[in-house]
Amino acid sequence: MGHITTAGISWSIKGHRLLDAIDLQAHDRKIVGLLGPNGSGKTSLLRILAGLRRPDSGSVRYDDTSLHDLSRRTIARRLAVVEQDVSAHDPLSVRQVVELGRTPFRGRFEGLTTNDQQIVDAALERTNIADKQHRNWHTLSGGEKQRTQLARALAQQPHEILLDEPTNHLDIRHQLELLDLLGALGVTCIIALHDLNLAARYCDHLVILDHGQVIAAGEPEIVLTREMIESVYGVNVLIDREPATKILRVTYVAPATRSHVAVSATHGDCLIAGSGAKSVVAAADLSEQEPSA
Ligand SMILES: Nc1ncnc2c1ncn2[C@@H]1O[C@H](COP(=O)(O)OP(=O)(O)OP(=O)(O)O)[C@@H](O)[C@H]1O
Repeated sequence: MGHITTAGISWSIKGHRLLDAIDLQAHDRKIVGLLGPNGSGKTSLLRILAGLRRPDSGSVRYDDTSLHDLSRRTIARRLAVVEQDVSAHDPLSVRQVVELGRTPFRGRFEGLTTNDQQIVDAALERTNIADKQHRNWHTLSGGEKQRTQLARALAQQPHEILLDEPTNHLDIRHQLELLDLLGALGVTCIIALHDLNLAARYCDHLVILDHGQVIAAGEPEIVLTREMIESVYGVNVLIDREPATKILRVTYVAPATRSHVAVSATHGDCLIAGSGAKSVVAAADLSEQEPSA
């Protein structure tokens, strides 16, 4: 339970191909990071995975069943979606928004059971938003809204969660807490992210999109190379490891120019030891001495 597979997903709007033959696999309980520059197709793909858009071709499967053979209720019971910016829910309190997560489990005229209330309480606590549960959703800050959306998703007790840039409004502590929480849930997650260091730290598997195509997929160690980041994002980077955790660390140097590429090449595989800040300065200094090609 919790396995998501796509095969050959393509989607065009008005002749413009937004997604091109996307193959993706998210294994049970793993965290998959969806990376790629603005407009590369992350949100479009997540919407197709959620059944909110229908692709022109290709299939989405949850375990052994095609998404289109699953009823809306079944999907709502197993799959939670945390979208980037949700502006609905205006008249609702934070608690009422989180209670929406229990809707797929209730009969049409049934209220929340004690068990439902306990699940909502736990979701509010785990996302650190319980103290604001009686506030009007509309009055929350961007980060508080994101945490409320995550709480609603948790209240669904899903097997899979799709999250579109769930950290973009969060302060650093809440970014780390959210990703730690997702890791601890033991639920399959596909997360669109922009922060490569968070992706390296928290994701089991990465998929990089560019112009609607998958251009790399695999473990962070394999996917996050200097060459890949430079070619997709047009930014020179230094890649080393955090001394304490040994997790891959990406330090952004500057938008890619030929001189920076030359400097990076002098460091071989670009695993530059020492303080990231010093390495950046050293690379920048050196680059100024390089004759431009
Ligand atoms: N309904 C639409 N009509 C026309 N173009 C669209 C539509 N939806 C998305 N696009 C285009 O499809 C491309 C992919 O958009 P998408 O939102 O999936 O990218 P993204 O990778 O999530 O970007 P970002 O990182 O900026 O959130 C963009 O060029 C976008 O302008």
